[in-house]
Amino acid sequence: MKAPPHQVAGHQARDGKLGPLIDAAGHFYKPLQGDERGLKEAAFYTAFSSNKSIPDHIRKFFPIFHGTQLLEASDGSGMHPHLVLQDLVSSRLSPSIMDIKVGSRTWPLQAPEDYIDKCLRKDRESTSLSLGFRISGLQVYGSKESGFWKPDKKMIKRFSAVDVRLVLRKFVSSNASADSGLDPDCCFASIVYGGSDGILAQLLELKAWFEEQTIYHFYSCSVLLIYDEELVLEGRSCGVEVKLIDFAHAVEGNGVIDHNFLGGLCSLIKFLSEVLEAPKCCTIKACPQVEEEP
Ligand SMILES: O=P(O)(O)O[C@@H]1[C@@H](OP(=O)(O)O)[C@H](OP(=O)(O)O)[C@H](O)[C@H](OP(=O)(O)O)[C@H]1OP(=O)(O)O
Ligand SMILES: Nc1ncnc2c1ncn2[C@@H]1O[C@H](COP(=O)(O)OP(=O)(O)O)[C@@H](O)[C@H]1O
Repeated sequence: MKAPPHQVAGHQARDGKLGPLIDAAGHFYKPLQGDERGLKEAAFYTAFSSNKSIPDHIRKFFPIFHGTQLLEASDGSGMHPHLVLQDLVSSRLSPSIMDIKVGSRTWPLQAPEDYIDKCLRKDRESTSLSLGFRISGLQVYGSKESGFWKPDKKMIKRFSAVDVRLVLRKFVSSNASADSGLDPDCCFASIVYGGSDGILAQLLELKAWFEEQTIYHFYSCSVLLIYDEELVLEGRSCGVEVKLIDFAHAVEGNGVIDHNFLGGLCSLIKFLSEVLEAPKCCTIKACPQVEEEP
């Protein structure tokens, strides 16, 4: 068991803190949070897994759930219940990952007052309220030499709408790095965001479901965008994935559309479409876009 090397947001198993662990068999163990949040997330996964009305083409967006298990906690506090989930990045060498919390409101009505106050403040201070989503964390693979660009949490929390636009471009660029003052080349935009298997196509598939589904309201849930530069450079879009994670605040929809999540999703789709519409031409040889140029 070890801490996940590619975790980009959330509580982390570092400095004696409670956080997720992974094993070599492709499992991601998320500790149940001490209050009712952990139990709620476990209840969500249990109900979702056996819900026959979820179509298969939608189920694939969720990590596979293998139940709960008592494990030695990462903070040394002894045995602790963990959700056993599919590790979404175990098969990847150097994944670029972005965690985007969707919805302008990140709290359900039923939440305690002090929790709502805290979330409201974060929603106002971030782009959640203004854009309908916020970036919670990311890493972008550069090269063997430069490794990953992984901005720290403090920097991410300060992202404005302008920063978000830039980061969505950097996420699909070959020249994204900490101190790069370069204009992002958006080298991988057409294959990662575009195409029939790309992120936009997958988000549109999700959106179509959200336009109808009234079973759940996904407050504070994230979409995880994942791709592997090495696969993309080979011209393979098969490694481009969208997944939904973090269901600690998912509640029953009671026959009502999840307008909050749907609105955030539409906004995110618009932002990604804009990157695709105006990518900057790339000049590196291995870039799939180069061949498309006359
Ligand atoms: O503790 P913080 O300030 O890091 O907040 C956590 C959030 O990090 P953020 O500051 O928004 O990047 C964190 O957000 P991310 O997963 O990082 O997007 C969660 O919202 C977490 O709450 P919960 O486990 O979903 O109930 C939040 O944890 P709690 O403070 O609610 O335990
Ligand atoms: N099933 C998974 N497989 C791989 N990584 C995951 C998985 N679930 C979460 N992560 C990673 O952990 C981070 C935090 O997950 P999340 O469920 O939001 O935790 P928290 O409730 O602590 O915020 C995500 O940003 C992602 O990097």
